Amino acid sequence: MAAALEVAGLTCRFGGVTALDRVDLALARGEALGLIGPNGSGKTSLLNVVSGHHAPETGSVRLGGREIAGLPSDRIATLGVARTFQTPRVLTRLTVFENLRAARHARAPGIEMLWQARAARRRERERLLSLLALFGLEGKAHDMPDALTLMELRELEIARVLAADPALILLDEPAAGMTEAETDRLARTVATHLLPGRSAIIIEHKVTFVTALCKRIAVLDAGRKIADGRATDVLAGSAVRQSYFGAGTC
Ligand SMILES: Nc1ncnc2c1ncn2[C@@H]1O[C@H](COP(=O)(O)OP(=O)(O)OP(=O)(O)O)[C@@H](O)[C@H]1O
Repeated sequence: MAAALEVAGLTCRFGGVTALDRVDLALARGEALGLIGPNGSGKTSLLNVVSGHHAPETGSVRLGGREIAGLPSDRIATLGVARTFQTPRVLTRLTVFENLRAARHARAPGIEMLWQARAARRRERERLLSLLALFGLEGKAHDMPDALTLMELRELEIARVLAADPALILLDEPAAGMTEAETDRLARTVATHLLPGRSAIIIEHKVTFVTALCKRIAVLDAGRKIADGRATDVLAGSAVRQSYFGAGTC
């Protein structure tokens, strides 16, 4: 069976900056991979290429064996990839509930046909409300996103990912700006509701968040993959300690 995701020889440049330099990466079905590295090492660029938000200069991206490099992001979403962004991106002119419905629609554009039947419409609505309830957001279903706190916005983004029911999830620093308690709560939510049955790449500077969710970690440094393996081994490696944590800090 083909890997969930296979990235090969991926290079991405912005003017004179090489954001990704011949990166290879494979992800098994159901596997969660932590992606770490210093600021500017290319982590978000990698997610952007996989999700179709940037086209690579060279290289291949295979999703379940199918080449997707260079496809537009909306097409890749319909193939089962959903993501969050460092700064939460939601649809600011839609209510919280409508945001979920739009995410569902982005994954399955024909879904509204099914909603013509009243019972199906009710089931779909209940399912989306139950996703909001996971985060205690059901009471805010009719609020606009600008009424939400940062934590709630991040949770709404994750609820949107769940609404899309993707096979591959890409999370870009989901715990940024959160307190320790909020980070722990988010880790539990991701472990319980997002990861089962799905593949994931999780970028996060909070290493304990990554190790709580991912058995495997890959490390980027200046656009190159410098380590990839069991989390404990990777974090103990001297090249990673030097690159990521800086000399003499651990
Ligand atoms: N749209 C862009 N235009 C120009 N340069 C970019 C663009 N996106 C990324 N870069 C550059 O590419 C390099 C990699 O950036 P990227 O955001 O992928 O790193 P990162 O590891 O995600 O960093 P951080 O941890 O700070 O989010 C950086 O030098 C960055 O300045």
